[in-house]
Amino acid sequence: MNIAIDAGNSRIKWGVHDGSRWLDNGALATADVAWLSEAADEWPVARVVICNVAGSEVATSITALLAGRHSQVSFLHASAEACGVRNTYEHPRQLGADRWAALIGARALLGSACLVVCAGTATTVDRLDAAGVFRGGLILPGYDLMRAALASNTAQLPLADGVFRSEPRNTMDAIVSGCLQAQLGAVERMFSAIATEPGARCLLTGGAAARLAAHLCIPFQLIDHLILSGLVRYAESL
Ligand SMILES: Nc1ncnc2c1ncn2[C@@H]1O[C@H](COP(=O)(O)OP(=O)(O)OP(=O)(O)O)[C@@H](O)[C@H]1O
Ligand SMILES: CC(C)(CO)[C@@H](O)C(=O)NCCC(=O)O
Ligand SMILES: [K+]
Repeated sequence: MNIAIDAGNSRIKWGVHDGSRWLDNGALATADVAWLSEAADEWPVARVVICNVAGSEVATSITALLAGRHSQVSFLHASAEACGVRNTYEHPRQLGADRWAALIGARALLGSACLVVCAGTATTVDRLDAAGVFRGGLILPGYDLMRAALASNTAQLPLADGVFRSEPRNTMDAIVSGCLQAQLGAVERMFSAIATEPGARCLLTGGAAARLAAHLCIPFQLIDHLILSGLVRYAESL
C-alpha cells in the first residue's frame, strides 16, 4: 500500500494505491493545505511519497500533518537516474520533482519515445527517448496563467471565457484561441522531433490536459494521475 501526494502551485492531488489500483483519490487547493489532514484521517497506515513544487512552507505543512500518522514519509527529488529513467538536465536536481515523477510514470507505461506533457499552473513538455533518457523539455505558463497574465497586464483585455476558433473574430475568442494555440503549438513542435520514431506518442496529464487534448493533432493519450503513478512506481522501488 502506498500513498502518493503531488503538491503543485495551484492544487494538491493525492491517491491511495494498493499495488494494482487506486483505492481513493482527491485534490484540494494548495492554499488549503491544512485541510489535507481531513483526507489523511481516512488513509490507511502506509508508505507516503510526495513531490512538492509549491515551496518549503507547503512541504513543512505536509510533513507536520503526516507526523505521528505515517513513519515512512519520503519526498521525491529529481536525480541523475531512477526507475529506468536517466536525467540529462545540466543540474539533475534542478528538474521539478513533479516532472521527474511524470517521466518515471511515463517510462513505466511505455517503452517507446514519448512527449510527457503536464498541463497545470505551468505547462511542461518533456521529451523521453526509447532508451528512457530524458532529453530536456519546456516550461511555459499554463493555459489559465496565460489568460490571467493578459487580463492583469493590459487595459483592454478581460479574463476571457471564449471559444476556440481557427479564425477568432472577437476579443474573448481571440484570447482563448491564442492561449490554447500557444500551448498546442509548443507541444506539436516538440513532438515533431520524435514523430518518426516507432510508437512515438504524447502522454498528457494535469488539470488543463483535457482542454488541450480536444485540439491536439498528434497521437496522444490522456492519463489521469500520471504524476501520482510515477510516485507510486518510485515508492515501489524503495
Ligand atoms: N477544478 C479545478 N480546480 C483548479 N484548477 C483546475 C480545475 N479544473 C481544471 N483546472 C486547470 O488545471 C490547472 C491546475 O492543474 P494542476 O492541478 O495539474 O496544476 P498544479 O499541479 O497545481 O500546477 P503546477 O504543477 O504547474 O504547479 C489550473 O490552472 C486550471 O487550468
Ligand atoms: C515547472 C513547474 C512549476 C511545473 O509544476 C515545476 O516542475 C518546477 O517548479 N520546476 C523547477 C524548475 C525546473 O523543472 O527546471
Ligand atoms: K503538478
